[in-house]
Amino acid sequence: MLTFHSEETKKRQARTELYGGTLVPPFECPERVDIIIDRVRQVGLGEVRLPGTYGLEPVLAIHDARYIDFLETAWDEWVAAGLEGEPIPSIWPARRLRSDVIPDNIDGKIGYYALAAETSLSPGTFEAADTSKDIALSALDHVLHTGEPAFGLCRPPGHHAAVDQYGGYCFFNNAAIAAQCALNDGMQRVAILDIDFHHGNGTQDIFYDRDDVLFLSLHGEPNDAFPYYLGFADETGQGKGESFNVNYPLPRHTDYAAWSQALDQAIARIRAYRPELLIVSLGVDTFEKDPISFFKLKSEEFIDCGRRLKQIGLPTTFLMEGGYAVEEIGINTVNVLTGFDGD
Ligand SMILES: NCCCNCCCCCS
Ligand SMILES: [Zn+2]
Repeated sequence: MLTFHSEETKKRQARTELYGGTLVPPFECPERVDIIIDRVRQVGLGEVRLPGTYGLEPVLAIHDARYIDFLETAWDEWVAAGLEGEPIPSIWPARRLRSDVIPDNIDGKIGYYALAAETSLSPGTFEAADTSKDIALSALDHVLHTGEPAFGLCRPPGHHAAVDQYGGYCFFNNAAIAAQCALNDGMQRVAILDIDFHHGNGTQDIFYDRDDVLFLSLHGEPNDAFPYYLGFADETGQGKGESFNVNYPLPRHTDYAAWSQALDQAIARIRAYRPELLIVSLGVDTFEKDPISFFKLKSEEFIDCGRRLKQIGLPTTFLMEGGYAVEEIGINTVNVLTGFDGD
């Protein structure tokens, strides 16, 4: 399987993450990319290619233009305001505050666009997110033109990024941007399967009232897992999108036996939808040793996950999302891909 990778994805070097009330080194660290690409090369998964450059047009087809402008300028505005640390929100448009106003004050503006407080902004974040999107689109293009699968080693991840919100370590929704490009390229139906531990709230937000993208997510039940406020089973889409959003919330300590049953249900739903393309939001924070998650998948079980995805028989683009057990992230990620590849 072909891999798209770029060292530019390491340009995001945030120093802090708000975790348990203290500022810690971010779980979503640049080393994740090195460990995954080392494993790709170690097992001989296939050729590793640099991405092309696609510009901001595909991003603006999914995300709000003012949000993109904000991401591009927030750091400089924050520094110009004399604020010392890395930008994190101190206030949000919480219940009964207005969310139809976008403050000029950078402290207020951060809260308007941030869905969560753990994700610091930093110099280089925008460039890394732009490259991550290019990686996703390069992997997509390969699949569209050859029918062969491809892996986009995206970083930062994207599935928490909504139309005009960042958080959960995500800024541009790589999977959503890729799906829209596939539709622009003439496809009628695209399925996005999110197997990251966390609900893909951003991807759901983007396609919730559409029937040309089927979004399915297996994740920690929102009552007990980030992002908490989306990802319930009763969220099934709206308007034209009714029945084209499918959530599979699962409880703490879910093991592969239970998780794979949900996966099989999702696969059956995908088959029934008859998409021309499958995009997999590939997070491996379902791993038993993940530091911020609570499923119990074992490394070798990721191979079977890949095998089950292969049996769907669709052109498939894998895009990297989460996974924070950094030492094993290479093995776990590449196990899905070798399982799919069939060796
Ligand atoms: N106490 C856990 C806080 C988790 N905060 C963000 C998690 C983002 C995962 C991205 S895949
Ligand atoms: Zn995750």
